[in-house]
Amino acid sequence: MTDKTETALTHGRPMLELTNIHKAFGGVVAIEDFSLTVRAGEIVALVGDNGAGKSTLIKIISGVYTPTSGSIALDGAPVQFSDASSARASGIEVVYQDLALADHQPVYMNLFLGREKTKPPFGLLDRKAMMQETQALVDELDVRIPSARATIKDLSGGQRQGIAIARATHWAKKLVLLDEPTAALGVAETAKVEKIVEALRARDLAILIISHSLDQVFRLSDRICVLRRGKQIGIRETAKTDKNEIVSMITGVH
Ligand SMILES: Nc1ncnc2c1ncn2[C@@H]1O[C@H](COP(=O)(O)OP(=O)(O)OP(=O)(O)O)[C@@H](O)[C@H]1O
Repeated sequence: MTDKTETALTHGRPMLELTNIHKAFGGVVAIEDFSLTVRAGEIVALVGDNGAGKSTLIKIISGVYTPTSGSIALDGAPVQFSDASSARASGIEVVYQDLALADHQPVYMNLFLGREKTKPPFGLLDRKAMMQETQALVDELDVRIPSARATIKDLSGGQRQGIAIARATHWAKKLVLLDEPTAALGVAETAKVEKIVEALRARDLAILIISHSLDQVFRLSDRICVLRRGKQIGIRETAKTDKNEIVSMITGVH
């Protein structure tokens, strides 16, 4: 299904193109004929009630699940991921609501978790380079932390989520998927994390965000894509719709 609004965009090149994606788990159809293009510099929100298929879609894009049928293109080239690490290697990063950070490690080690920088001749950790890169990144995204050396467990929920998003941004060359990034946060922390997400726009990445908060969706997104029981109900430009329309698309009640 292609919505008219898909062609009326002024953003960058198509970064993620999903075409006729279908996913069934045995007899349960989780996603039915889903098509969406997300462009560089664009934030698209994926909304729908519990069980609508949002997480399944994120898992398909990030290589956790293989679609039953349909195709995915990334930055113009067809891709088929065998697992999450092959999606990561292609430039896709996911931030989940439950943070995947190492609590007892400093911020800079978290940023490079599993991809640490080393220096010759002995392959020792290049802590200085990692700290400098971390500092530059948190400064750029305005993630306010005491220092790149701070231990994760000493940071607030908002700061930690800021680090998780900064890490995703650092490694994602093409696409960042945000799965309820502020679900566990209070109002002030949510506002800070939203500012960080806003700052990602300037990095020419495509961003797909799942959020149950329609206020947040309206604050952040350029377009809103609605799913209901695995079906794609429609895509709207955020500036040209309102909450009432989106709620009735989500619930099917007019
Ligand atoms: N691994 C699985 N095996 C079988 N059915 C599944 C599996 N994962 C998801 N489903 C089913 O697919 C449908 C979509 O679920 P999904 O978790 O993607 O929805 P969601 O929109 O992310 O919901 P929520 O907002 O509650 O997280 C549901 O009917 C769910 O029961």
